Amino acid sequence: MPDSNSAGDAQLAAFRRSIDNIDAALIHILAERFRITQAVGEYKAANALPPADPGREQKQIARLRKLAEEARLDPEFSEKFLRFIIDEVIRHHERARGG
Ligand SMILES: O=C(O)C(=O)C[C@]1(C(=O)O)C=C[C@@H](O)C=C1
Repeated sequence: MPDSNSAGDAQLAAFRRSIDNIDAALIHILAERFRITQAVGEYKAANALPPADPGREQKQIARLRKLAEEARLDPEFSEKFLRFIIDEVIRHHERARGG
């Protein structure tokens, strides 16, 4: 029977160490993605390209949904997560072009 005292629960502490590592990796990956999209935003602003590209987004979402299914991750959640990130990127792109 596992120790129900959370302060002394070694199993829960081990799970949480793994969660902490995964969360740190997510932050680093997101930071890297936003570094790249910042460069994309500057490129689009300099070349009078529109901030959003709905065709590209559709392809990304379809690809991600398929990957999610293969990884047994909820595709609806995956789409919402990507949508949330892309919407933020579009806001950054609009700011980069002075909008
Ligand atoms: O690929 C682009 O054109 C981007 O600006 C990047 C990105 C994304 O974050 O993935 C953001 C906005 C576009 O609508 C499509 C994709």
